[in-house]
This record gives sequence, structure tokens and C-alpha cells, in this order.
Amino acid sequence: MSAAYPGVKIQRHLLIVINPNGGPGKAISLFEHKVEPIIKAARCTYKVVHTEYSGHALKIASEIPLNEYDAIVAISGDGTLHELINGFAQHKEPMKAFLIPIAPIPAGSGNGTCLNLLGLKEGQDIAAATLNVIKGQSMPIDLLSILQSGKRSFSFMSQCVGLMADLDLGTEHLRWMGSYRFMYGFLRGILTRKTYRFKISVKIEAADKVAMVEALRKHTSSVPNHKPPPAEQTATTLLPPLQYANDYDGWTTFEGPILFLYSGKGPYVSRDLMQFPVSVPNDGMVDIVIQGSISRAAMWRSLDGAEKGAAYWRDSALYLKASAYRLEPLQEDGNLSIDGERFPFREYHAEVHRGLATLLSMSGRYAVDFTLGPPIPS
Ligand SMILES: Nc1ncnc2c1ncn2[C@@H]1O[C@H](COP(=O)(O)OP(=O)(O)OP(=O)(O)O)[C@@H](O)[C@H]1O
Repeated sequence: MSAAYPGVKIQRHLLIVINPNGGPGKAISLFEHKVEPIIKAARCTYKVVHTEYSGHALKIASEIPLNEYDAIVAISGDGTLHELINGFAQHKEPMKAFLIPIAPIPAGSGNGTCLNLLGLKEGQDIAAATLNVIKGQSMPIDLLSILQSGKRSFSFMSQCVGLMADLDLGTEHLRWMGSYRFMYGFLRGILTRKTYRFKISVKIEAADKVAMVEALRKHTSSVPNHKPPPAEQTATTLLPPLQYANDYDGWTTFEGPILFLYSGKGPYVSRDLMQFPVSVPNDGMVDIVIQGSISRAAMWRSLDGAEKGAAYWRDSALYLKASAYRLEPLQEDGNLSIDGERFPFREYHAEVHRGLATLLSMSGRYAVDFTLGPPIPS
């Protein structure tokens, strides 16, 4: 048994949160037919809760008893994970709540987190995700504070405006299409080729694409870090303070019409798009892509290799790593998507907190390879 469960507690006690409405609406049947037989065979014990309304997962996480569950399993999409993280933030002991690992099982439309944890081949594989529930190890992940109109929330995955927000939030009525709705939204975006005006201020930590790939290689070849969090995380009951909300010393500002800004953690945002190929779970930085206006033909060509991160090397796309940034729309209407959820289209401040939350992972890093090198000059 100890060889089969190296460094891992045997027979975990789990809280299983199922969103019956996520993605194509098959979460309950996936649980009963695929997940439950495996966790029963592994002799895990568990309590099952079905989310009954939007915000229910947040409430569950905000009231979760500490020291009872070894993990929360979310049979859902990324929206439910967003709620669980924000529920932990509202817990009376948030720093301890954040130490409860979350293990997602893909039952939504995008399932970017599962793709990042399990890789492209197994990202939709319910058995592989369930194995991670049973045997995965804690992996600290960075979170971003999002401060908007004085209200603070947390993002674990992505923030986007412009085309990439329109193709997500503007296609919500097409959830039945699964991840194909994102492709439909992109094709619609090619036709309209709409640009947006923003003021974007960034505390840049890295901007050299070749050096960022080298840093990724170093990370992938290092031993994964499953160490418990530093003592200061568990010693305090307070959320980490915002360091840069009023300090813009040394920030860089961009202004002008752009196609989109997409920022976040984790290489895949969907099966068809490796948006942040050099993202690392807990480097304390958010990856930011700012895409300037390009022709319809170039937009069309950008689909080629998008699932392998080909856009990373595109000259028209600025790729930055930052510890904080601020985005201010310079126009009235638009969509702001944070972890796939709709937020008011207003100014916000974003700031990274290193390794604040915890996911379960078999490998201790994103199970994603970025193999494309820079284009050879012609
Ligand atoms: N019983 C319910 N009725 C209505 N909405 C619900 C219910 N339970 C959960 N929700 C809401 O469903 C939303 C979507 O959930 P989820 O993220 O699980 O799937 P998804 O959005 O299809 O997947 P993805 O985020 O990967 O696109 C969440 O914002 C959640 O608040």
C-alpha cells in the first residue's frame, strides 16, 4: 500500500460538490457511473452535495469545517472552482481554508483546470481525474486579488476583455455546444474584427519570450514542490494585504485600440487554446497577453497551432509576466470575464499572491508541454 500511495494519505475523506447544470449537464450521471465506483474501490469516504443555485458552491466553501476533509472534489466546470476559491476567501479562517486541496473532475464546458492538471490527452478523462482525487498531492497555486469598485474577489484562472471575453460571455446561450461555443465566438469575432480602447498599467517582471521559455524548462526539469506552505500562511487568519493598489512606481502603461487582453494562470484556457504556454503554477506572476489589431486573414491564421501555443511567438502579441496590473476601459460597453464569470465592465486592479490556494496534482506541475520554438526567420 505504501508503494501504491507514496507520500499520500490512503482512503481520503472527501467533500464532493456536483454542479448538475455545468456544461452539457451530465455531472450527476458522470459521478454515479464513473467516479463513485472508483472512489468506492479505493475505499475513500465521502459526502455529496449538489449545487442548487448559482453561488451555492461559494457558500459551501465559506462554511467548510477545517480539518475534516482531505479534499473538495468539484464535478463541474471552472466556474464552480471560482466559487469554491472565493468561498474559502470568505471563510472565517481563510488562510487555513485555502490549504484544503481542490480536485476538479471535468463536467463543464471549458474545463481548463483539468486540462492543465492532467494534460490534453487525459484532461477530459473522468478516470484520470478521479485517480488524481485518490492519489494526487497538494500543489500550491497562485491566486490574483481582483479589486473593483472597492470590492475584493479572487481569480485563479483568467481575466479577459475584448474579443476573448466576447467569445466566452457572448456565447453563454450556447452552453449545450460544449467547448465548440468558443470556436463559434471566435469565428464571429473574425467577422466583426472589433477593437477596444483600454489604459493598461503593468508591474512587469519579465517580457523576453526566449528567457521565459528557458525559465519554464528549468521549472519543468526541477523536482516538484509539495512542501507545506510557509508558517506565516497558517499563522495568520487574515487574507494577504494588497501591496500595490496605490503604488505605481516603475509600472509600464499601454494605451490604444487592441483586439483583446487575456491574462491568467495555467497554459490551457480550453482544449483549442494554449493561451499561456509558459505559465507556472506558483511563480508569483500572472501571464498577460495584449493582442494588437491584426487583419482578418491573420486572425484566421492564428487558429493554426493555437492548441499548441503557436500564438506565443506572434510579434503582434505582447506577452508579459507581471506581479500586478490595472486595467481601465476607455469606452462604455464591453465584456469583462474573470475565470469565465461576468464582471462589471469597469476598471480593476489585479495583484498576484504566491501559492495561496491548493489543487491536487499527480505531477506537482502543469501536465502540459510547450514544444514550439521561435519561428525561423525567412
Ligand atoms: N443548481 C444550479 N442552478 C443554476 N446555476 C447553477 C447551479 N449550480 C451551479 N450553478 C452555476 O453554474 C455556473 C457554471 O458552472 P460550472 O463552472 O460548473 O460549469 P460551466 O460554466 O459549464 O463550465 P466552464 O466554467 O468550464 O465553462 C456557475 O457559475 C454556478 O454558479
